[in-house]
Amino acid sequence: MAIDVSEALNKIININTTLKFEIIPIEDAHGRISAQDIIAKISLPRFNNSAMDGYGIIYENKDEELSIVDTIFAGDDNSTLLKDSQAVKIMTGARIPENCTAIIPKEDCQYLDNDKIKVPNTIKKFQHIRYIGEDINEDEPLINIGDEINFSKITLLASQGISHIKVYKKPKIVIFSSGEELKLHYEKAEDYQIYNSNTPTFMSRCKELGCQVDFTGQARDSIESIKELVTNSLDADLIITSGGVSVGDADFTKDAFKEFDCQNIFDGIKIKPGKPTVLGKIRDTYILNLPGNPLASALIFEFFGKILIQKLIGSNKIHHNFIVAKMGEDFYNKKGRITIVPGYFDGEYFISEQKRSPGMVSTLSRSNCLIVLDENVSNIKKDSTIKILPINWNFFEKNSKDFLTYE
Ligand SMILES: Nc1nc2c(c(=O)[nH]1)N[C@H]1C(S)=C(S)[C@@H](COP(=O)(O)OP(=O)(O)OC[C@H]3O[C@@H](n4cnc5c(N)ncnc54)[C@H](O)[C@@H]3O)O[C@H]1N2
Ligand code: MOO
Repeated sequence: MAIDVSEALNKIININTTLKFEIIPIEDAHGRISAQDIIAKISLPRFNNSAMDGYGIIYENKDEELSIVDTIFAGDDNSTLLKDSQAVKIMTGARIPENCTAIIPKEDCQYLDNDKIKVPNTIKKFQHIRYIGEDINEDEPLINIGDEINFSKITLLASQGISHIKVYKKPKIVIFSSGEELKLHYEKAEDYQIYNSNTPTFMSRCKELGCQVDFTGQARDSIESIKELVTNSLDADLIITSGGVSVGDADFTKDAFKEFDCQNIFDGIKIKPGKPTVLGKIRDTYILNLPGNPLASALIFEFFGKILIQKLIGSNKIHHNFIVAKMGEDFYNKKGRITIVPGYFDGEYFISEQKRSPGMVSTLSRSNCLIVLDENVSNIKKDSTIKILPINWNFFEKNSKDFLTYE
């Protein structure tokens, strides 16, 4: 019995996961999920320092002629204290004297014949001083369990002198397809056969999403063949298969799963396309059986499979987010079932993809997002507010756009 979309999402969100971890150098941690909370051990800046190459003074001396008593470089362990009418020459990043209350950039100073300097009387107290802890305070949380490590998190770790981080191990995903008609893309396909495009699709997508991926082969249309591939894959966290899930005479995946005492999580979702999707669990391995139709399986993967992967990688972000956008056309949808519509968002408007039959392979190559329409929605007027779910964003455009001017 097919279940509601929200129920299917809830079941995925509530699956049990046993996450394993490993400790790796931070340079290799990009894209991994942190298995530890990290608290700042040192404040940043670590000491009050100069933001400019110039001169450090006591602010109240700003109207006097100042003699230069020392030069302080970044990295110096200097303990000079300023006296009245004195300045220190100081470099960007150098620790300032304890009683220094303003830095004057060197280009703003006037150099006098007597080797003294005058500073502009417009200076402000505390100018160009970077104070201890203004960036990060000691004991401030920096990274939480479940956060994805990206370049900016690596900045945090490195700035704290942290060399290694505990991350969750990549989940192991095994992918296979079933169908006698399928040929692998590097094999010769007769004109009555088709290339297996689903397997490479999900292999690359799962790798992109942070999984370790194996391909175990193609099942023939028999229970035995599917059983063999499943048996060989039961050390995986998740098996993703496509095809053979419907009611045709050559659809055997569900029968094969039954022979393993597969625990049924759901069997069918009230969604279009991709209704026959199955999620189960055999021993400790989840098994997601997507429909064979390439677009249907890819859309279901984007909407449900990705959330499952978020769980398996240990992410603390397990819900879809969206961007509010405008509909770029008058849109008609047949009511009755929640519908996933792929399309292109240009930064302002969403235009649905015209060619979107479940069996197509070309659709997502032109799309960068989805909208998900409620079963009661039939007409969406141009310029209406909609919510788009990004597919995989590196948000660039072919044509140059003006990002500076606001209306
Ligand atoms: N009588 C009914 N027929 C169908 C129903 C139904 O409710 N009653 N549902 C339809 C829907 S909806 C879908 S979706 C498909 C799902 O079928 P299967 O998951 O069993 O998939 P197959 O029959 O094996 O294949 C469907 C289609 O996809 C092509 N395919 C399969 N695997 C791949 C692959 N790895 N790469 C590329 N293309 C693949 C396959 O050749 C078929 O054309 O069932 C409908 N039928
Ligand atoms: O659900 Mo099927 O995926 O409509 O083609």
